[in-house]
Amino acid sequence: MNSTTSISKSKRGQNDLLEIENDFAKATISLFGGHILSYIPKTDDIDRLWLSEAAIFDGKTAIRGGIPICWPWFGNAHNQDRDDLPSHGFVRNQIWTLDSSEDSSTGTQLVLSPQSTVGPGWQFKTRLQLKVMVGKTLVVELITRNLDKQTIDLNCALHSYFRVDDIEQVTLTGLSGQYLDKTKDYEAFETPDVYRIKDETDRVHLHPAILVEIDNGLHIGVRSSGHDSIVVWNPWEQNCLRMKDMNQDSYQTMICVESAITQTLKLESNQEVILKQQII
Ligand SMILES: O=P(O)(O)OC[C@H]1O[C@@H](O)[C@H](O)[C@@H](O)[C@@H]1O
Repeated sequence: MNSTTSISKSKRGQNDLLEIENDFAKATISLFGGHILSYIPKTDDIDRLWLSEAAIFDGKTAIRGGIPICWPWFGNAHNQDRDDLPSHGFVRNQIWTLDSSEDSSTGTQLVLSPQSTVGPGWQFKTRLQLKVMVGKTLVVELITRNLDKQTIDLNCALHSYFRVDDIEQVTLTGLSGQYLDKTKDYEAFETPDVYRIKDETDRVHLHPAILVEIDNGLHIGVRSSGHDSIVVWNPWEQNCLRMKDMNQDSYQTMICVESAITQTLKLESNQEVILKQQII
């Protein structure tokens, strides 16, 4: 039997939202950014995602929290330090539309696409879709198809912000191998055996872990595929003070574990890549 779903519209500030509720969970998606803001399984009614209390909903500013879509580059454009181009690409600042929604026995699947897939620094012909499955778990797929005649260089990320009770009590498991430390000019380090966050953390883990587990009272599993990196980010107090959409203590209750392509995927003409993250 299909799950009983309701999808309603609401508004926060200037942003139009979709509120999804079915037998398994509730979720909220902002059409600005194609941005998932919350995912609350009905088993415990606890939001797995973290949304900044100071997030800006003016229909122009990228939303701080939830799952921002970084595309078609990650950070500074293609790691070339192009400060003239928007950080993390241009689709998190666009209006997306809901193309379809479908119910099944396992939940509700929604497909969204952005207004435009061309922007500053990126004039290639592509198709971009976001598939979201709201069920016992949340499954997010970012699907890029190269419709251009030439091969394109792609980087992207599902930049998920997770809720934790206390960042200093969090343990991460599943990561291994080397990471590049963005706070130390991309110097490479070995992933520690016991992974705790005690300071500003901005790491690109080059070994694409399939399952990363966040433990801090609540247990969250982050399963990824189609990625070449996992990014772990917490800005800590000093950087929160600098950001207008974070409160001073915001860093204490969040951690970003991002499923990402940061090592530049050569996507050939007519090929498709699916970057996927499942929140368990
Ligand atoms: O402020 P933004 O553009 O949303 O980026 C937030 C963070 O995103 C992380 O993915 C990056 O590794 C950090 O370097 C960056 O600061």
